[in-house]
Amino acid sequence: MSATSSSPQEVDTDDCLLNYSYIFRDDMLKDKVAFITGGGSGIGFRIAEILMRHGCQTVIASRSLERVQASAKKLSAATGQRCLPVSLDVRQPVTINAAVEETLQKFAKIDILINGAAGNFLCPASGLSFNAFKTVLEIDTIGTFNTSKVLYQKWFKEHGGIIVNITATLSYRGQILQVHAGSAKAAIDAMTRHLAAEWGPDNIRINSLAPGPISGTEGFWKLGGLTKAVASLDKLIPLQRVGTKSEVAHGVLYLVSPAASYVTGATLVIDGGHWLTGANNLSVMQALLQKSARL
Ligand SMILES: CC/C=C\C/C=C\C/C=C\C/C=C\C/C=C\C/C=C\C=C\C(=O)SCCNC(=O)CCNC(=O)[C@H](O)C(C)(C)COP(=O)(O)OP(=O)(O)OC[C@H]1O[C@@H](n2cnc3c(N)ncnc32)[C@H](O)[C@@H]1OP(=O)(O)O
Ligand SMILES: NC(=O)C1=CN([C@@H]2O[C@H](COP(=O)(O)OP(=O)(O)OC[C@H]3O[C@@H](n4cnc5c(N)ncnc54)[C@H](OP(=O)(O)O)[C@@H]3O)[C@@H](O)[C@H]2O)C=CC1
Repeated sequence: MSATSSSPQEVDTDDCLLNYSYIFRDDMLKDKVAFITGGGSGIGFRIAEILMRHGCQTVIASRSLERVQASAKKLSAATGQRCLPVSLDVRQPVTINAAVEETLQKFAKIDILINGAAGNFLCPASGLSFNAFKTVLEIDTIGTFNTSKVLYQKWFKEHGGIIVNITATLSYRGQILQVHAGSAKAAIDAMTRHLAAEWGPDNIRINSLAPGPISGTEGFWKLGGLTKAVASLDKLIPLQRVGTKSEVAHGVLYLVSPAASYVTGATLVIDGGHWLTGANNLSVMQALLQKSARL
């Protein structure tokens, strides 16, 4: 396998990898505890798995208790690490408080927070209801603030910590049909810098990771990733392919590792160069829009 542009072996469903080759030391996160919103599916599931493969214990949190319970079983079975499933809605601080209390009772600490919970769909601004725009901002942006603030108050302020916010490149070129998600994620990137400045003296590092199109995810399917219209997407990407969940998870692994000990307030883009060349391809977007406003 070439180290430059071939993807590692990937599994497209919410299941663990069949084979895993270590790039980093396998005990790098031994005895650490990570709290991962959106950890029961897609990119969040793979982040949980790869952190656990490096010795980390995890809490995976989202609205659907059934989903996080099923995922936690798979993650623990594959990695031998503890994984606590908890239900919360990042729009409701009271539910985050309860989940963090439960985590501290069970694990006695939290070292890492991954803010991965998000919602998205393709929709032109003209067709977007006021409530639709508000809903995405509430889940992505306000949800990231709510969770970060609860963790800060309950643990990080006294003990330090590491936060990684999962964002997107959508705002860099003003991606059409994405004013809601692009605005939400751009605000999170701003939040990353504000909180890095404010909480750095408390020994808290905060960074964003912005993935491009990632196969085997809800985001990819919802944004038309499997339609004929985007069959040519690969050719629009400098590295000539979409990314994998493991590639995003390895970016997170770097950001939470000692290798990133002096990195804070940054955004790490993992997109094969997609935003440079692939955004706003009008023929692709037109075909997607004609197919359905509710992909
Ligand atoms: C750069 C590429 C960009 C574009 C594509 C270009 C080319 C395509 C090629 C490849 C695509 C591949 C990859 C793209 C690359 C990058 C992607 C970047 C970012 C991805 C971000 C993501 O977040 S992906 C995560 C996806 N996962 C989810 O969305 C799961 C969680 N989602 C949900 O729970 C719901 O979908 C929700 C977000 C709507 C929230 O649910 P809920 O709180 O229950 O809210 P509702 O009550 O159901 O709805 C609230 C209002 O929203 C309106 N709504 C809902 N769905 C739609 C829709 N599809 N279209 C328009 N409006 C919608 C709903 O009607 C409500 O409004 P009212 O006014 O009616 O009350
Ligand atoms: N897929 C892609 O190509 C890209 C994805 N991203 C980002 O990566 C992350 C993961 O996306 P992806 O794997 O595609 O999608 P998923 O739908 O698998 O992940 C989103 C997660 O958020 C959870 N969630 C949604 N709303 C809430 C809420 N109100 N409270 C708590 N949890 C919630 C969902 O679980 P539940 O429904 O149980 O609540 C789900 O587990 C997101 O931040 C997304 O914006 C960024 C760029 C590209």
